[in-house]
Amino acid sequence: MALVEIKDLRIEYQTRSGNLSAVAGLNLNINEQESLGIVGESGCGKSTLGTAIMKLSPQNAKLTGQIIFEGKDILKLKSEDVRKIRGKDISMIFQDPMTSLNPIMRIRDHFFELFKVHYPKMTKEEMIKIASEALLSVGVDPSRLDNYPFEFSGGMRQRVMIAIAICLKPKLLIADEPTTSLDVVVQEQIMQVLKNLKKTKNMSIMLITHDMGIVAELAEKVAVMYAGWMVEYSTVLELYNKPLHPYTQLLLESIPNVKIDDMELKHIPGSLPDLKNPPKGCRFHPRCPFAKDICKKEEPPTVEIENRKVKCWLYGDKT
Ligand SMILES: Nc1ncnc2c1ncn2[C@@H]1O[C@H](COP(=O)(O)OP(=O)(O)OP(=O)(O)O)[C@@H](O)[C@H]1O
Repeated sequence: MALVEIKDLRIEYQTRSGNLSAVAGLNLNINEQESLGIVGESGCGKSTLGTAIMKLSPQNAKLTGQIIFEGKDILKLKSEDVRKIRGKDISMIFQDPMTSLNPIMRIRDHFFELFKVHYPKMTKEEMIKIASEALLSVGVDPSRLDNYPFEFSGGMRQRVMIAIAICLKPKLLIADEPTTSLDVVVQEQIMQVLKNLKKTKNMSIMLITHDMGIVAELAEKVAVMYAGWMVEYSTVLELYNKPLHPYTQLLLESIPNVKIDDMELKHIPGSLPDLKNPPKGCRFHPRCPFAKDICKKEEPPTVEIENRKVKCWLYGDKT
């Protein structure tokens, strides 16, 4: 069953030099207890989507469409109603935990602040119990509740962030590039933490990343974004076995091969279009090896093929 239903979501950033179309007509469901990877190059709109679900979009963002969570349209909720959901039913972790942790607050106070918002009557003992359990579940000793963020390494800080995000048992955890700022060994440890949580807690995870390898490790479903569009949606297995969209095919080719003689990262030729003035027709056509005439003129339809979705004229009717 769908936990979140995103319907025709459009997000434009108003800037001095014009409006930037960061998300352009997105339709997507996040199912209960399912992990969904959102992948695509930097600038394709992944974080814009994540912050919109949290209703944390910047002031210059103009949003239309619907983000329905448990029957309510988040975009229409008053801020006091959003506060009741944020941090409790929907939580988010970010690439750099230092930006989300207050450097002059002990770790326990980060937890306590959250508890006071959602459970004003909770006793101190209960608060410590829940915070300790959350820390333990991500492999941090509860004795560290008294420490300040700077007393932790990057990987440990990310664990603490995850503990704060999951301590009130959210139904949806949005993880925005949770391992990008960490070195490879610590990245793998954080992936293990997330995998563990996925097994033990009944929550959905929306994993935002530019790394297809990370998606393969954690997610069951994947949505590929390009220039504000969702160009492909499928199970991870099917996507890896048979990518449909030319952009996905190129993204998969960009994963470094484990064979020693083929370690070089392949680059997708060209760059993301200017989202203030996106190309006419298909937004990917200037980089697409299969672009035909129609691709330069008309927006491709989103075609459903056996529970998968692909937004490409190769699968549409017109030739
Ligand atoms: N507050 C803002 N004002 C104007 N433009 C913005 C703002 N925030 C993001 N953008 C632009 O919106 C587009 C989508 O950005 P977004 O951060 O969502 O992409 P992303 O796929 O998450 O990239 P990254 O992986 O680099 O975070 C980019 O062109 C970005 O420059």
